Amino acid sequence: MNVESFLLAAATADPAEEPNARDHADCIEFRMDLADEPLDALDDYDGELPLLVTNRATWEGGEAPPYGRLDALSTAVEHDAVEAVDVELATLRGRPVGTNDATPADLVGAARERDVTVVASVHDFEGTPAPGTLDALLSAAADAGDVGKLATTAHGRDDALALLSATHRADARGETVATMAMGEAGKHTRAVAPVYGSRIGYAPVRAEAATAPGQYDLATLRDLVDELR
Ligand SMILES: O=C1C[C@@](O)(C(=O)O)C[C@@H](O)[C@@H]1O
Repeated sequence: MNVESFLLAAATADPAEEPNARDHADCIEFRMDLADEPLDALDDYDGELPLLVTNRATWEGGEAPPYGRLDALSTAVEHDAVEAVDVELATLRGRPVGTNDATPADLVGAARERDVTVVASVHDFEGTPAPGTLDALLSAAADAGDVGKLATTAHGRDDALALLSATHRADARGETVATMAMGEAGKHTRAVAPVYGSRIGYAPVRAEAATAPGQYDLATLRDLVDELR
């Protein structure tokens, strides 16, 4: 997946919804952890947009069962439509996975073999850490993957500004990052962060099925980002 310029990912638990996203999105984020039979849904996928697959762990805000989480992602990256895979930075750093599961190295190896982009992600559902921590997290994530993604929670303008400033610094260091502040106070960062270098934005295919707090609907985020960049 080409992350040289901004990509808008339409998030969904059902990739068959792709036709509803096609006019606005650049790719589909398939939240495998929110689907009943994610690998079957992948086999059936015949949409036009490429897929970014995510199988989010419960300890990072997702619903994936603890066993076989990385195995499922390793199988997913074999699909032709899959051009990017999201893996938590904590997983890449060695947080234990289930017994008999694929290792993070297996998964990254499978992704590399297929030229699938690795998005190393960090989510903070509590708040927005201090600037030094934001810098360290972004650098570590950008180093661990092809794109380092950081989603924090903003409780006020200062948090939103801190996230945008950290995005700007990471971009100035030459790091490829994707950032957003979750929550109402961070909502505008989803539109503004691309101005400061964020390469991926997320909005749900169906507005009522948001995958994170404070997301815009897809058409609105597309318009805002295109208007501001
Ligand atoms: O990590 C992200 C970013 C996100 O949490 C957001 O804040 O838009 C939405 C998730 O679907 C995605 O996996």
